[in-house]
Amino acid sequence: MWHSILDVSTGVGLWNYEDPGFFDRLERVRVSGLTRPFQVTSGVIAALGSALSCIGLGLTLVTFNPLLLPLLAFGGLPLLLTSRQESRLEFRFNVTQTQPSRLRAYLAILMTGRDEAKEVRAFDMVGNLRRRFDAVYSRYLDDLRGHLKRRTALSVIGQSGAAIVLGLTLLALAWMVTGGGLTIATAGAALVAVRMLASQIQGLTGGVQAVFESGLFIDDLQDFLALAPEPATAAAVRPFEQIESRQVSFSYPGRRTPAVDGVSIRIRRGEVVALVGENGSGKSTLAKLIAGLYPPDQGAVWWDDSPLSELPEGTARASTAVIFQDFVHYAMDVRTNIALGQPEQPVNDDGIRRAAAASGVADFVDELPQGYETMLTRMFDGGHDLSGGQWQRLAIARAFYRDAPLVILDEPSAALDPRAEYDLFSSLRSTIEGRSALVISHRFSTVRNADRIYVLDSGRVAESGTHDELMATDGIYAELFRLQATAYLPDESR
Ligand SMILES: Nc1ncnc2c1ncn2[C@@H]1O[C@H](COP(=O)(O)OP(=O)(O)OP(=O)(O)O)[C@@H](O)[C@H]1O
Repeated sequence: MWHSILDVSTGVGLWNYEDPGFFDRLERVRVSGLTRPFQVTSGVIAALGSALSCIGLGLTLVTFNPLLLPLLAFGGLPLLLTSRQESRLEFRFNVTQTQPSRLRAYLAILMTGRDEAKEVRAFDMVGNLRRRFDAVYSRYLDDLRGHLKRRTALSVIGQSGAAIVLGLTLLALAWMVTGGGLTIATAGAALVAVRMLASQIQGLTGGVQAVFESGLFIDDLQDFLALAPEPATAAAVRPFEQIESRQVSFSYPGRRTPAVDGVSIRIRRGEVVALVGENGSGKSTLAKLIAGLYPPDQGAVWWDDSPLSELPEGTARASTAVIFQDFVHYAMDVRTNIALGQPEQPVNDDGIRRAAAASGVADFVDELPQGYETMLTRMFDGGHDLSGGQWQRLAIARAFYRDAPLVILDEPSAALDPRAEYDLFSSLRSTIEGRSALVISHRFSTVRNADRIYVLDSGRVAESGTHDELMATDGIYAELFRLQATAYLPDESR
């Protein structure tokens, strides 16, 4: 089950992760996927066992008096009807509670997570977070109380129906004895058989209910598993002469304004191209479209003469090394953190050292207790942590290590010290060795040497050109550049 669930969670398109409904289903199947198939199996076994016992006891009763059997058979009906209704209630309750329960888990992580611990303490947030957690939890308890009341009411109705039928059967038995239809000794034996049969009927309906209830969850699970794409054969790396986005547009689900709106840019082989623009102008989104992580709503990304949609699935991902602003800190050793850039290849130590040298990891790795073998985590025994800039260098090393013709670096120098930043960008061209780079940065000093700079504004390309051309245009780029540059000038010359 875990394999199937992970096949879906890792195989579906990234856009699924923009949809809270996807997380709800993932959460439900994580719980029900592992428990419900077992409950179906045990329900089927229980129902079969009880059904066999019912047949044996039923035959016995028929030999005493055939009238007794239909009475008892009806005894199962109320239970069966109400238990189906109970199962539906249980499923609906589960569905409506999935998101509140995820919220509870999230609030718990804020109060137990290592990354969150310092800010939670620094801002004294504990009281506030605890109140939120308690409020969500007490709402859940209220809902649970209501749900259990409804379930219990249904159960009482079903059990009462069964008890009435049992009572009627016993009355019928007494009537037969007084009417002379049964001897006292036979009636005694029949009484025992009736009691046993009634409890087997309960077992049968209980088994059927378990199967029915789990079936609802398993349907949900099947729907989720159906999202799994066909296992794709690993796409080959595809070198290019030119990548072009032609009039691409993309809107995030639920957003009215597009994040990227009719953008055309091009990146030739060996070029360093920069994207700049204010916060929220669409730079990271455009990078994701070019890396093939989202399909554009309109327009297309062309890889030489072919739009991405006509190339084998995964070509752009296989051919791109991308490091996002919020890259992952893998709680693994230094070597693995770099080698994950090429996860399906045997680790190439020369390549690791080259990437470490180009990204600045080599400057600090020897000071770590076990060098490249140092575990980078404080969560497990023997681990160490890095500074923010060192983590960033490691992420850049991962991108350089990947054998991809396009390297996308989204804010690669945000946490770098000035020397590391200078080293990174002054050697970027020689590091990428004929590959291309798309660099997103707010630091204009890092992009001024790019072959072409695209200035994004509200999801559109407002200007493009080299640094000198854009300065001559005296538009947004020139304004932002001057704003940053004046911060470095002495007060009297601003
Ligand atoms: N996952 C998301 N869901 C909905 N909207 C999003 C999402 N990610 C980004 N946006 C929106 O899309 C727009 C473009 O965001 P994007 O991250 O591409 O900007 P950016 O230029 O990279 O910004 P920054 O300089 O702050 O990194 C913004 O308005 C942002 O609010």
